[in-house]
Amino acid sequence: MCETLKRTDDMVNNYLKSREINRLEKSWDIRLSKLGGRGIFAKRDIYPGEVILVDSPIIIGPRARSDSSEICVNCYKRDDLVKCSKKCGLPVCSVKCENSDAHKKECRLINSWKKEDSDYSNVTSELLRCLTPIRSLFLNENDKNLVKLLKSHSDPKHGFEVDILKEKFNFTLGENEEIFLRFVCSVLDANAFEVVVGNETRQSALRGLYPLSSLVNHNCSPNTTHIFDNKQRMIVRATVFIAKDTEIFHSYVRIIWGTLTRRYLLYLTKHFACDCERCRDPSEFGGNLSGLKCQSCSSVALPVEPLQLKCDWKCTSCGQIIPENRIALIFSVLGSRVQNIDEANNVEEMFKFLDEKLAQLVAPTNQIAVELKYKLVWILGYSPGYLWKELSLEYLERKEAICRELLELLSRIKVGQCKMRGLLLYELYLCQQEKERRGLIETIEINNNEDESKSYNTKRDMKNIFDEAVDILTFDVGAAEEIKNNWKKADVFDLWVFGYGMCQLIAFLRLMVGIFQMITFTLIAIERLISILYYKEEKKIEFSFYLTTIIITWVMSTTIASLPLAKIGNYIYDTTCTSCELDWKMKPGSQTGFNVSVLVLGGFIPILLM
Ligand SMILES: C[S@@+](CC[C@H](N)C(=O)[O-])C[C@H]1O[C@@H](n2cnc3c(N)ncnc32)[C@H](O)[C@@H]1O
Repeated sequence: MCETLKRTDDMVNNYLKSREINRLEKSWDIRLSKLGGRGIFAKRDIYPGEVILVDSPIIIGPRARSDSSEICVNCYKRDDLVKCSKKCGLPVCSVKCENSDAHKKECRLINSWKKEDSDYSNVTSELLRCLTPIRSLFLNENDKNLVKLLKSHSDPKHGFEVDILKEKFNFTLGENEEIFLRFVCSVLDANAFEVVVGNETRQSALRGLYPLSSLVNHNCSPNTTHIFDNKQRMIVRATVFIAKDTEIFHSYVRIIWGTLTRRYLLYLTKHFACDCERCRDPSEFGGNLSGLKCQSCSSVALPVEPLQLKCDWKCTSCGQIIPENRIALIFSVLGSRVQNIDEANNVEEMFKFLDEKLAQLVAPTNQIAVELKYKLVWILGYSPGYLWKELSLEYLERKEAICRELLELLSRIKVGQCKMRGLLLYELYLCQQEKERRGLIETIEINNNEDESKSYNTKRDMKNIFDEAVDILTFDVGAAEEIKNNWKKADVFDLWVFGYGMCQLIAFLRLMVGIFQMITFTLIAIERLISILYYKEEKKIEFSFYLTTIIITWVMSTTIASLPLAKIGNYIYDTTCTSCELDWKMKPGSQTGFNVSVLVLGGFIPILLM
């Protein structure tokens, strides 16, 4: 490992230790990425759903967007806000929050910057935009050094928060303070995450800098998803199988955006041109998020050169070309229509636009249609006039159909068990539950070979849908109460206390002894059988027979139980964290193969022979 990587690794590890979040087995490494700079890589095979890392914010606070709603600067609630009585201009929700140590510090600092005893109560929202970088001034030296190691953008537009502080508030900042603040702003722009706090019904969004997660590069089909727990910790989990030495990726943009939008925003905000496999594929693995409807043959037209900002679209069936200038016109007209409909929040209008205008012009999975459908998922069942019990059967069925359609799209774009999948599965489950309440649920068994969306349509599958949603959304602070009540663990650090190595050893011994016993019983049964069948003949079983069978028993049980240690198969903690055993979830093919072989060789065959 080169010197800089080693330094980053040491500092990140010390940081995790200082926040007491280094208790997970370390399944990742910091290495040089071929995308440029550092990246995080899998140190071993990682299975879908596994928690890869937990990170804690080194700086957290309000977002920099001018349209963000006001929040209490201490507990981040949005209700009962008043201005701090010390006239710093920041909102708090109670005397307790005003008197908290964290707020007192920043209140004092802001008041020390003022030129005269001015009151900033009427410019609170501007001040809130600048608060997160201001908080970096309270970091200790180690934390400041860690922030200095993170990626920063050199573009002068980063650091507008400092300009606001100087120009709007006339604050007097020290020279070093200003340089550091500007640097922190550019680090935040390059690395910060939107953090969700609050519960299912009342959430706020913050801006948090997570040092370890800041080293994770972007891919438009990411292999991880992240959620935030009630301590604002970020929990990063694998969404798909990640083979050893593979780079670990987040998506910095919404996964349901089309290539043009994703690449444009990545370029604008993160200053790189993504050329991942999904970006290079005009159909985005068959997701057709950029697809337009060909006006000649009604098939799908896709971009000819998806990595170009401007290019023609071509019909995949008849080859008809839609020129680039027409594409720009279609998107700008549709975009502004969607915005108007969005603001009106009118369900009838939304469906009309989807069924009439969009159906004529774009593919059903075009980004514009998909965003509108996703929005409808959160209106139907939740907005006044459309609450679950008030929903017409037509709207209930449409919501269900949309959930299935979007789930199918997520599978196509290879994003595995991402958070959006968890949310959609739960909404699908709620649709089924409402239909069941109305006595409408179908109980027929549906052939599993039929397409994925249909296989959800049985009563039996409701439980599977719910269980998968619970699995994906475990630890998410914003998850519905019903989901929270079904988490198997209360906290991500409810771990097998004896560590990863001990887990492997215990699971190895359990499997070895299990197989050993089954084979031994089989041999004893065979030996008894021979003795009974040939009791009249003075035929003796040779000593070598016993010796050979004992050796075979040891070798076979030890070999089979060793395979997961060599990563053919896998041993993991069980869900209650009281024991370790084979991973029976059987997700990747190799795991299924291994588990089935164990059952056959160590179970069925010995029992049959007995
Ligand atoms: C959050 S940082 C990721 C870690 C960064 N590589 C480092 O060394 O600190 C984001 C920056 O990494 C680079 N990056 C991330 N994903 C990339 C990708 N897919 N292609 C090219 N550059 C990427 C860009 O410079 C981006 O602004």
